[in-house]
Amino acid sequence: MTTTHLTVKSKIFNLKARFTIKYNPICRHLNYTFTETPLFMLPTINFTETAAYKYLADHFIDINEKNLKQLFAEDEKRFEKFSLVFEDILLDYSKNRINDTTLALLMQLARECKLDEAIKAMFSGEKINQTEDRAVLHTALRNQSNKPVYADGVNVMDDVNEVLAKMEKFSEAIISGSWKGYTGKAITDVVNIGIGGSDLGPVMVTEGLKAYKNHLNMHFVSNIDGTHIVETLKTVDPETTLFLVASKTFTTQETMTNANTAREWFLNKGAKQEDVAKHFAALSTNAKDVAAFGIDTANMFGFWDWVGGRYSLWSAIGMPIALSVGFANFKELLAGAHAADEHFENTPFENNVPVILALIGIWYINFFDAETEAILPYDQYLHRFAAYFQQGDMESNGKHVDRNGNEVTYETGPIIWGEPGTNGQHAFYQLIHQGTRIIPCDFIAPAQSLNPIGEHHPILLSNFFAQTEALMNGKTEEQVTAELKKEGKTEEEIKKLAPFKVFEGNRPTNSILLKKVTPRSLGTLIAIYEHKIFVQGIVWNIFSFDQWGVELGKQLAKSILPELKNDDAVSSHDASTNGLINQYKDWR
Ligand SMILES: O=P(O)(O)OC[C@H]1O[C@H](O)[C@@H](O)[C@@H](O)[C@@H]1O
Repeated sequence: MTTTHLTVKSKIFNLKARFTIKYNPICRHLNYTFTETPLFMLPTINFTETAAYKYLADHFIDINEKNLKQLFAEDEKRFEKFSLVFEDILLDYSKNRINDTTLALLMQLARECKLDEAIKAMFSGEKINQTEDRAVLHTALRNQSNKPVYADGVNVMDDVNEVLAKMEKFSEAIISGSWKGYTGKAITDVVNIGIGGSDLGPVMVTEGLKAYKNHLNMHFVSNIDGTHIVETLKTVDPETTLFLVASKTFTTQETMTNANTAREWFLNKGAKQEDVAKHFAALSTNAKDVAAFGIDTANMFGFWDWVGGRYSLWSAIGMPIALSVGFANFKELLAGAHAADEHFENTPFENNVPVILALIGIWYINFFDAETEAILPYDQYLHRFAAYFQQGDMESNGKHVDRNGNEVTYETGPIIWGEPGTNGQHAFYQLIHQGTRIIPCDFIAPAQSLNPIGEHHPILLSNFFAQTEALMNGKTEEQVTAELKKEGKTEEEIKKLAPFKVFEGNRPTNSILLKKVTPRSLGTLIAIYEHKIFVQGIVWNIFSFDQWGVELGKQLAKSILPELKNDDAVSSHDASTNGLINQYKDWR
């Protein structure tokens, strides 16, 4: 018996139907069932018009008058209540400017915005990326339960599993050395050529999991600046290098230019056209252009339009990860993310880690007018984590038009930034502690170090604990005065100095304590942040899975490029752009 599904749609009548076709080849019995459902559209609710929002606006006035120290004094169970452990990850959100009322109202806000419906819609393959008419199914890429997931009536798990099996075979051949280059040598170096979502995820995770790495040397080339590819090619040998051309669309200017340069370099070093197949593979959705580039489609690892670029590290785009740490570890990464998916899909909002993080974020952005959020990993391996979520969050929720196509009347996605601790402490923490802005921070640290040498880890963690404590408690004028007195300062000196040494505190943080950075825990952590972004997008009534904002600059660059080919002065732009182009022509 074979079972297939088909979807038929009528946009004119806002209708959608699904056929199930069952065919028994033995008795040649055919059966159709037909179910009609309205075409799915995400709810479009202006969250500032909900009842919960109005209560929150009132409640904000109360909370804004209180400080965190008071909130802790008022509730001795505060840590137990406002922290939870999930998958060897402790989330402590008690050092936030919230109480039970805040959380109850934020949960109600999510309910009024129909977050539950939206979550179901995403997991079940509805086309929630409406402006691109696509489903959003990165969760299917890590669906270790293998439960069928349908996009346009087709169970995508068959394709997902097929590509995973192909990735496994390929990565094992490269790692074991059974795959030979054109002179019969094993591969020693892998150069991933990609940008944005086809670069940041693999870079962040291969760095994050460096402790689990094998012998392969990993390189990542993203920038169109020739320096990036030139400096990388200086360090590799054509006989033992594998190039991965990673691009969802396979049309991205930077990636295609870098890939062409790499191929030219390879051929100029004595390799022949037929050797390209042994040294170039493609990670893409675009088989036609991959073949046109000259890559054997047997070396192409596909994915699908329902995988957003910035959510694609779980797909074939994760090949550098599988190569660097082995396929078994890549599967563990997927398994960790799957655990977060199940938690997100099935846990009541009150205990749901991504929902809690998202709603607390909204509390600061839309009520306290916070403009930025800092992600501060106390783990050198996670040094690209904040950079990764700059794309993840800012490309997803950097939108000013709501799902009805109207200008929003509230703030949406925050500016995401951050660097690892303790480096950041010696650079920008001054502003977090004593500046004029409220900057909610996520502090992330592993309890166990992967390099437990001497006192390093306890020192690192003492800083991790100290920072959130200092941000919350600050230092009062009385404390400062007492300290200065002890140092032997005069009354007058104390009066002069004290204001500069006072920390008002009351600055909010989340602490995320991982037992250890493992492929599984990193997978879970990334998926938690992905779902946080989703929840915020739903509440803000924006589309989180398109990225039209990156197009205009690309278009203009394409029209300027031909103008740079000759030395004639240009006059077709505004005065500033003309002036810049003409000075460049003069100086080059
Ligand atoms: O993988 P591609 O198609 O090369 O796209 C790379 C990047 O291009 C654009 O900047 C955006 O669309 C990003 O979301 C994307 O990640």
